[in-house]
Formats: sequence, structure tokens, C-alpha cells
Amino acid sequence: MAEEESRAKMATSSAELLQAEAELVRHSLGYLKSMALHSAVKLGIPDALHRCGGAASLPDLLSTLALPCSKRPYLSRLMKMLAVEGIFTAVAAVDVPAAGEGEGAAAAPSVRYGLNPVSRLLVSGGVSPCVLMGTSPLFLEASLRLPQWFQRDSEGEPAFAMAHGESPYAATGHDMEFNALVNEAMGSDSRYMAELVVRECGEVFTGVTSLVDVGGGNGTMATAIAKAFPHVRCSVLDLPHVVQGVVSTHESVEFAAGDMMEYVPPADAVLLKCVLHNWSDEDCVKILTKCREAIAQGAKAGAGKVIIIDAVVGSPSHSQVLEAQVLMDMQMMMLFMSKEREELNWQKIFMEAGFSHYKIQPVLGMRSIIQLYP
Ligand SMILES: C[S@@+](CC[C@H](N)C(=O)[O-])C[C@H]1O[C@@H](n2cnc3c(N)ncnc32)[C@H](O)[C@@H]1O
Ligand SMILES: COc1ccc(-c2oc3cc(O)cc(O)c3c(=O)c2O)cc1
Repeated sequence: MAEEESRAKMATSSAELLQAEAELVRHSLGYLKSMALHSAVKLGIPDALHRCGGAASLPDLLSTLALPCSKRPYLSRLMKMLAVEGIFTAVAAVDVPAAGEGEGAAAAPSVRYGLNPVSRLLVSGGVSPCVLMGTSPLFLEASLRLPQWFQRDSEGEPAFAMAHGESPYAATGHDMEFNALVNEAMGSDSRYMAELVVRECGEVFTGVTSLVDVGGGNGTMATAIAKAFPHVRCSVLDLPHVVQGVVSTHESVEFAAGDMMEYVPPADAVLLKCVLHNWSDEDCVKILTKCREAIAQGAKAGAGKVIIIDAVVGSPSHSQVLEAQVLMDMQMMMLFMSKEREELNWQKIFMEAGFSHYKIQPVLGMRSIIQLYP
């Protein structure tokens, strides 16, 4: 009996060891998942599947992609990996030979790859630009500096600056390609987020007649709000090189160049979407203090509010949401030495910036909508 038990224990520990080894391979080669996703976007695979009606066999997919003959046999490997990782669906199909295709030819097994909710988000108009930014050489080079960054006593300098000699926002000021990458990525995120905000928490804009989207980028979110809520006049405040040349596509949306650390124009409501997680606690208090002053000037006494869209880390309903939050947290550390915050971190910042109360609605997946009152 004892021998049997010890054999069972050995069997379990071998299984655990082998499972652990597989886990380590998954994690150490995990970057290949990112780069396979990057390749799929660059090759236009989500759009190609969309053009084929949402799914296609490999030969049909190949016929719509401009790949050299020597690389065509390798597409199946990329598709298989991305299907295993849940980016595409893979359904086995049996190709019956067409009449006249050879007497007695065997039916060949084949796979049809298709779009699922994840890859549907990558079809043109979706969030492919976010994938391209997250897997861009500038970000990857910064990530390679992380071990050195941990070891070096370099006060205030994030791994991105260690790799590139300047902060990400300094880089957007002169590297127009990087500036366009960031603005397109954030604009694409805002386009799909705006639909959800309107659908899930439209009541947030009830009673708001004027809104400033601080750090509002190319105005995608402000334009969606102005369209959905015609009673809201919107202005977008961002850095000069971001708003320069942006043409408003909605009569109630205007653009202002400025520095949110210095001045926020008066309004009933101030929106900060994915802005505060780029900044330290100290800077967030400064920004929010300017926002509080803006609503004190712009709204009827006590009526104004600040609306924040950002992650509130912890207690997510889904383990993938928590994983997304902690990966974003690492990205913020690497780029800005800033962070994704838990509710207690937020609360401290809100109180220091002079707000009296807040309400968090965790209705936007890895992000929440937070309403902040004077
Ligand atoms: C992460 S992006 C978010 C953009 C937009 N809110 C969105 O979610 O699509 C942060 C934005 O803050 C802007 N920004 C950075 N520093 C700023 C400053 N000092 N004053 C105004 N805007 C600033 C950036 O140019 C960028 O557009
Ligand atoms: C100037 O450099 C940067 C600014 C912003 C960001 C960034 O990137 C992402 C990427 C995503 O896939 C989703 C996101 O929510 C964000 C951000 O919120 C954000 O600030 C990166 C570099």
C-alpha cells in the first residue's frame, strides 16, 4: 500500500514537473505570440478573412495575400499557432474532390480559419493600431532594457528613456512616425470604447452641457460624445503637435493646444481617458487640481464633475482582465515609471486633489468609469 502511494506521488510529481516545463516554454517563448499577432496584422489577415465572409481555407486565404511563393507553405504554421492561442477559429473540413479531379482521388482533410470576437476587433476600423504600437520596435527595445533598469540606480528614468534617451512624450514631439502610431492607436481604442461608454454608461453625460476632453488626442472620443449627446459642446485639449492640423469633423467639437499641467479650460465636465496612468501620483494630483478648478469656474456651484476612464486594478470578474491590467501596469512602468492603480491609490490622489467623493463603475472590461465630485 505504502509502495503504491509513493509510486502515485512520484507519478504526480513527474506530471507536475512536465507541466511546469511546458509552462516555462509557454512563457519564455511568449514573445512569439506577440510577434505572430503583429505579423498577422501587418499581413492583413483579419481583413482578408473578413473579405472572404469571415472564414476561409488556407488556399483561399493565400489567394488574397501577396506572399512570395517561397513563404506560402509557412502560413499554415502562423495560423495554427494563432488559432491555438484563441486569435482565430480553426475548423477541420473535408475537401471533396470536384468532379473530373482524378478518378478515386481521396478526400483531403483541410482547415478553415475564421474570425472570432478577438480577431474581429482587428478588422480595419478596429484596434489593430494598438497591436502595432504595443509590438513596435521602440517598445520592444525598451523591454529589453528592463533587467538593466532594475539594476541601475537611475532616479526617475524609465526603461524607455534608458533605451532611447528621451521620454515617450518627448519622442512624439519630433518623431512624427511614432507620434502618428500613438495617436492612431489611442484613436482606435477610443472609437470602440466610445460605443461602449454610450451603450453602458450614457447617463454619465446627463445634465452636462460642456465638456473638455483633457489629453483628448485626435478627438475621437469627444466626437463620439458630441454625436451621441447633441446637448454636449466638447473641446479637446492636447499638446500642440497632437492637435496641430486636426480638422474637427463635428460642429460641436473644437480643439485647443495647451499643457494640462498649466491650464484646463472651464466646463461642466472634464474627461480624462487613459491619461492619468501615464503619470506619477504627484503629477496626477496636479492635473486633477487643474481639472477641479476648471469645473469650479465652468459649472454651476457643486454641479461639475471629472470623468476618468482608466483601470481600477483588482477584483476583476475574469482572470484575463486581471492579466491585461497587470501587463498594462508593466507597460506603464517601462514607458513612464507610472502605473495602473488600485482603488486605494486612486482614493488618496482624489482626496489630495481636493475632491470630496467618487463613484466607480467597472463596466468597461479592464477599465472602469470613475466619476469624481468636488
Ligand atoms: C494615452 S494618450 C490618451 C489619448 C486619449 N485620451 C485617448 O484615450 O484616446 C494621452 C494623451 O495625453 C496627451 N498629453 C500628454 N501630456 C500632455 C499635457 N501636458 N497636456 C495636454 N495633453 C497631454 C498626449 O498627447 C496624448 O494625446
Ligand atoms: C507617448 O507614448 C505612449 C502614450 C500612451 C501609451 C498607451 O498605450 C496604450 C496601448 C493600448 O493598447 C491600450 C491603452 O489603453 C494604452 C494607453 O492607455 C496608453 O496610455 C503608450 C505610449
